Amino acid sequence: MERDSSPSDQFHRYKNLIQNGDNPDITKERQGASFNLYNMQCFVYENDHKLQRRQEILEFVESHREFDDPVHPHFLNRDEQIDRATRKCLAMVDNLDAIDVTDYFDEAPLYQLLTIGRELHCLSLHYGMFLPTIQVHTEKSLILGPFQMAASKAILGTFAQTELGHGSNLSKLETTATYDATTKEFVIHTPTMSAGKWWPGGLGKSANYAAVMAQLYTSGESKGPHLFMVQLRDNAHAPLPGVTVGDIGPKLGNNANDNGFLIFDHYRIPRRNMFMKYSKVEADGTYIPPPHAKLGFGAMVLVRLLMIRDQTCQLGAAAVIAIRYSAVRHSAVRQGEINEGEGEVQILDYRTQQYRLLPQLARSFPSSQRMRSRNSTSKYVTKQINNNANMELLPELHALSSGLKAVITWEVAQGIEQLRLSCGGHGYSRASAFPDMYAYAVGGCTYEGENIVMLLQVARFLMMIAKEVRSGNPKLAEIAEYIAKPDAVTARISSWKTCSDEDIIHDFEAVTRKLIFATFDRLTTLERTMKKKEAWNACSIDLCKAARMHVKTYLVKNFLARVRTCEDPASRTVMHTLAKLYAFDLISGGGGHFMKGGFLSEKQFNEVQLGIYEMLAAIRPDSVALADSWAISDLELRSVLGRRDGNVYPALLEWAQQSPLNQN
Ligand SMILES: Cc1cc2nc3c(=O)[nH]c(=O)nc-3n(C[C@H](O)[C@H](O)[C@H](O)COP(=O)(O)OP(=O)(O)OC[C@H]3O[C@@H](n4cnc5c(N)ncnc54)[C@H](O)[C@@H]3O)c2cc1C
Repeated sequence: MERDSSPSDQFHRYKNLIQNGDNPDITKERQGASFNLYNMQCFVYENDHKLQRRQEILEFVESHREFDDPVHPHFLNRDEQIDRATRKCLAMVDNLDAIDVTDYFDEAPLYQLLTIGRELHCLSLHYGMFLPTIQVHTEKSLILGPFQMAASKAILGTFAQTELGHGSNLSKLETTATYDATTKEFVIHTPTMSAGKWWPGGLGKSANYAAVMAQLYTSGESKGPHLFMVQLRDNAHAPLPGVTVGDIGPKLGNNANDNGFLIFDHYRIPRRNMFMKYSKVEADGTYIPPPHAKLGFGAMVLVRLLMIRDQTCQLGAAAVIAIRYSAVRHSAVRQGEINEGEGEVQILDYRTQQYRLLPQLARSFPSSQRMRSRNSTSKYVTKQINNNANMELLPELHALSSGLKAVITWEVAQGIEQLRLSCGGHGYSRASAFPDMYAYAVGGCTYEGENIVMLLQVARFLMMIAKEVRSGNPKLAEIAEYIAKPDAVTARISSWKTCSDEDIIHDFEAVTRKLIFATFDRLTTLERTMKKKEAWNACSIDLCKAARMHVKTYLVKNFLARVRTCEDPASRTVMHTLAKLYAFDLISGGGGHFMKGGFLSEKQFNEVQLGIYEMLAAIRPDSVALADSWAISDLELRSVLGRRDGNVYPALLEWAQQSPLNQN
């Protein structure tokens, strides 16, 4: 499709949001915005091209009948949900020409949301983990075959790591891969009940291959967990002899995905099926270790960054729903109308409602935007690692991706629930989309690294830095430079209108630094009387707190920096207030850390609180337009409460009428 970004086209797209027949409340909100929506959308999506592509992909999906839903997915049972998602998934991958498949951060996730919705499906793991595993872990000379087979769907794979008895503790996985030099095969085996693989997506019914993590034994010695390419099902899709496989049953969400279990009984695979890019087993059983222990982390970093971006967009969508609904919903309970005689107010006018909505909206912006630049860093690092060239950036990026993953998935899940509650009873209906959003998002707190375990990894990085700083010989990467700055005794924060970005950053850095060193000192004191691991465990709550603050400081700094790049003054003003609201809300929530030792005075804390109330009032007139700046179509949103036109009540009735209970 030809692109046209002339001013008239831009205006047309802006006007499209306001149409005849819309709920008058939502139209009034849009007309009252203090900024030009198109300019703001360009800022949010970084350029007009991305906006244009969103529109083109939407039009493509809407014009293809195979993406239609004859029955609303909410009214399907699990079998039907799996059938629907599989049908759509195949249609989606048959039409991949519609998107730039290398744009994992924007086009690919948008396309999936539009075609299938918020569901992991039978190919999620194939594309999300199996293909990247082949790319990262297969020797260059051998990659073409498996990659082409996987890319063309001649084989469908999953990633099988977690077992019934072990998830986070990789070193204790029990599945074994024992090399038999006489036949030049590995024998994959499940020696105990707890060694059964449990959870891999797409395993229950769909995948015929898996990348299996198993303890390698060769020449009678254990070499730790390694990855193996294992065929599970034959050409007729029946499990091969020695393989027992099935679905693990319904879960809190993602029920269109057949997460499965897998048990091996002395199942043999050829030697070449070990992923041998980094470590190797020679034909005679000789083991060759990887040149660097952290090789292979690049794929994990990229997958986490993708996940963070996806999750943040979920929070953005939830905020869009709750804000639009709050603009059309009216209420006045007991205390009566705010202005006598003017009727019930839009619930968006209640300060308590603004307090529920706007900090969540603010939260949805910084992480989604930073992910794009982190994507390029991650690609750079992966390239360096793959060329065995430069490992220096890896600990920083690994710690950052682990920390962002833990903080953001938690905030997204909590935020969605808060936004659901803000919509009263209708938020509880699946028509709102909140229940499905929450179920989808909260899974992210566990998979790809359980959140607490992730925070403790960040803490390990921070403790290493603290030790280096104390020893006077720090080698600090960009993200950790502030840890070596001199201590600050008092906070600089003041009224939201007068305090500068530098003041805010100064205070966040100072508080985080203090927290890191206080934890480091406690840890080293405990280590004098305890074993290292015991001391670590005793300190672990503080370690997690320090890790969280480190990530939040990073997010605040980046949000403020990103706002400075906004070229449109009106958009920049609103975004700047939103960024300050984000920072002030974090200070208010973490008041204990900020007030410790009198760093933040009571007067300053009161200014922070008052600032939040004033910023809520300042942002209120722009809230619907800010929600619109996410440029999310109704098809992508899939929510009766968040529809563009605001006509919620007739749509709710229409939705309910599709219930099978109403068919006879
Ligand atoms: C929706 C979903 C999809 C999934 N998909 C896949 C998949 O495709 N493939 C796959 O292999 N797996 C998959 N998993 C499994 C997932 O990766 C694991 O559940 C996850 O790694 C956590 O492991 P666990 O369940 O064994 O929990 P555990 O590790 O047993 O954790 C349980 C609790 O113990 C705590 N804990 C554990 N270790 C420590 C520690 N060292 N210090 C402090 N606290 C600790 C944790 O914080 C947590 O509170 C999926 C899980 C879900 C929910």
